[in-house]
Amino acid sequence: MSQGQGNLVHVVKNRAEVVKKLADLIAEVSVKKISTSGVFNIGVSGGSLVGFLKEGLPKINTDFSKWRVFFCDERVVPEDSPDSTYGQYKELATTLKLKENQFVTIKQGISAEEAAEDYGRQMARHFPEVEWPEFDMLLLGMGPDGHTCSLFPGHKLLEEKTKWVAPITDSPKPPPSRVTMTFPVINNALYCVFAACGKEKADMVKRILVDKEDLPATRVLPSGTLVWILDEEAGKHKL
Ligand SMILES: O=C(O)[C@H](O)[C@@H](O)[C@H](O)[C@H](O)COP(=O)(O)O
Repeated sequence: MSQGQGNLVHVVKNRAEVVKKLADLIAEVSVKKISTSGVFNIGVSGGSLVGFLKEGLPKINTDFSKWRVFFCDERVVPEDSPDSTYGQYKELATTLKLKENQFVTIKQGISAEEAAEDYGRQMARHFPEVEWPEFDMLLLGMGPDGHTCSLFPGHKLLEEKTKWVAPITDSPKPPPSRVTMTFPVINNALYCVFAACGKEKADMVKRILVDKEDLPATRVLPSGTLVWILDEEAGKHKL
């Protein structure tokens, strides 16, 4: 495990250990935060992270009833669509006994632009009178092109400096219409945590963590703590 300026990179043996390391970190941070403030504000992503959490979260001890779950990004599709990230979390919500009102979800049946504005207003109701919301933890994925959330390489959204949540309608990763947290929000979090497995991620992980290439995931440098949890295949380039 190497430590940057408060950045932690854990390379563990395999996927099962990634799941456990991620779950243990979430347990530690959530228990501490709930003990001090009575609520744990977490942002989740889609993709392989959903599977990691489905395996890991049912095994941890934390008061899930005190969790408030936001989406780092969400696809602008009906909740019952297989493309809906919230839809992918519903099964886990049942397992963890998370109530529907513990999720802050995007409004249905409106455009990406309207959904982004509405989501920003919803967020502001949970984080009143602040310039930027301070999430306790954001769980992020890293795409094969180095994207994270729905912030893609070369996209103008990478430069968004005022909106909390922005729309995208030309996502190179289908579906095209999404809403996404912006970097000022992401980088204001107390913890940003990436979890990635598999050899297909190794080169991109190297470009981000070793070469420090200017890619969306490289721009995740929270004022809090940045944690990468990788299996040996994804972290094989001597991090
Ligand atoms: O909804 C989404 O598409 C995700 O939020 C996206 O940002 C994901 O985290 C990455 O694409 C990594 O996905 P994998 O972990 O499945 O490669």
